[in-house]
Amino acid sequence: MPGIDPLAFIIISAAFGTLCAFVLFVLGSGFLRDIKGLAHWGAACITMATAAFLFALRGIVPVLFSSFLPNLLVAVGVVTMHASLTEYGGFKRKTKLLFLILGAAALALAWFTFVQDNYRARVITMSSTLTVLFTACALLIFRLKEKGFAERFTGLAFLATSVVMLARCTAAFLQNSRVRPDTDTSLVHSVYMGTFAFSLVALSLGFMLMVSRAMHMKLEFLATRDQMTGVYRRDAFLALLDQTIAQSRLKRRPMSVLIIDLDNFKEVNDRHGHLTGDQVIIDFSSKVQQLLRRGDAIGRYGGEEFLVLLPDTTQDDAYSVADRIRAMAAEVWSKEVPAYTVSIGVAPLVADYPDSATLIDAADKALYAAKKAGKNHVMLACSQSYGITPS
Ligand SMILES: Nc1nc2c(ncn2[C@@H]2O[C@H](COP(=O)(O)OP(=O)(O)OP(=O)(O)O)[C@@H](O)[C@H]2O)c(=O)[nH]1
Repeated sequence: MPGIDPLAFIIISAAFGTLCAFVLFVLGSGFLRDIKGLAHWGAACITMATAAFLFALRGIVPVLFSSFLPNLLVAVGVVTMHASLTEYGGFKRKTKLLFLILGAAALALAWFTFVQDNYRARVITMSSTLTVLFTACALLIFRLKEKGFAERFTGLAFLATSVVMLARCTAAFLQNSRVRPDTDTSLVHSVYMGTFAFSLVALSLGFMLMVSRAMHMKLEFLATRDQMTGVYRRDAFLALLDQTIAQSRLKRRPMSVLIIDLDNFKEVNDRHGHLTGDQVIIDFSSKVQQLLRRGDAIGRYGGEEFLVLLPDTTQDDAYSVADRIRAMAAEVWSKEVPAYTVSIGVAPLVADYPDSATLIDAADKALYAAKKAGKNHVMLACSQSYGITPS
């Protein structure tokens, strides 16, 4: 298709790439420092923008700088994006295969540029390499645990780019072998160059959306979590409890609450010191977190007092969970943490305890009974059906 100048695409992508890299570096050195992979993504944009500027110098500088080097830089840019996504998602780095692909592409490109000048072979080499690299990036995105609009957008942008690269590769196989870079105005080539420009912008935009979502989630986590243990803070837990009670009543599903208090904690502090006391609290909360199901929640109610929310759980099942927590707390997992025990009160959502205040109060009374019974006990609140039962 005549009239579409690949050079215009190239220059636009170079300018966009530089701007995107600038924004990412500014974000990465500022308040988004906690988000992993920003620096690598910025570096990828710079690499690709440099490639685009070099492409634009075709005919002005030697082929080494206007063809071989920029083609290689584009591939390096995508590998750097892959490294960024690996860091961002906290995945294990598996770079050997990508470097092998990169090395093989560099050798083939060098051969078809300097030894046997073959434009079609260069296009096939580059487009097949980029198809693999862009697909590898898309696969990484689809492996992310939390996927929202931003992740889907970026993943699809990677996939769309790799489809265009594949189309370019296929077209090159069918193309007249006498076509040269300066005479190649085919539709596929124009789309290929346009995609290079557009994907750099779309991918960076997608990545920035992903970063802003990650930051939002982190801020939400920090606002609702207890700093020492990482479990819900009291106010956030109570809000979650109210929400779960409303849902359980609406769906007529059972739910239960546990209130847990570490036994003789003053003595633990007095005997081992406050720091060791803190370690006991951290040890306990991590044990409970390992034991709970997805959908359950634990919150720190007071100093050494915790609340556990068990949706879809009858009083009987809540009792079993509580007793497992009690038994697990008594296990010594680390030499740095002295042995300790807990007492637990269990209360189900029933007509007598219809809201968070009455439910917690009922669980608290059962906890008091557990303490009175000699501690290291689980007690039930629902006296109508179960009575105050020692473990
Ligand atoms: N190390 C540490 N101690 C805490 C923290 N929060 C509360 N405490 C201490 O926990 C102790 C609670 O003591 P008490 O309320 O008398 O209860 P207890 O000694 O556990 O006795 P029982 O509840 O009857 O088993 C107090 O000494 C608090 O100072 C904390 O974050 N870290």
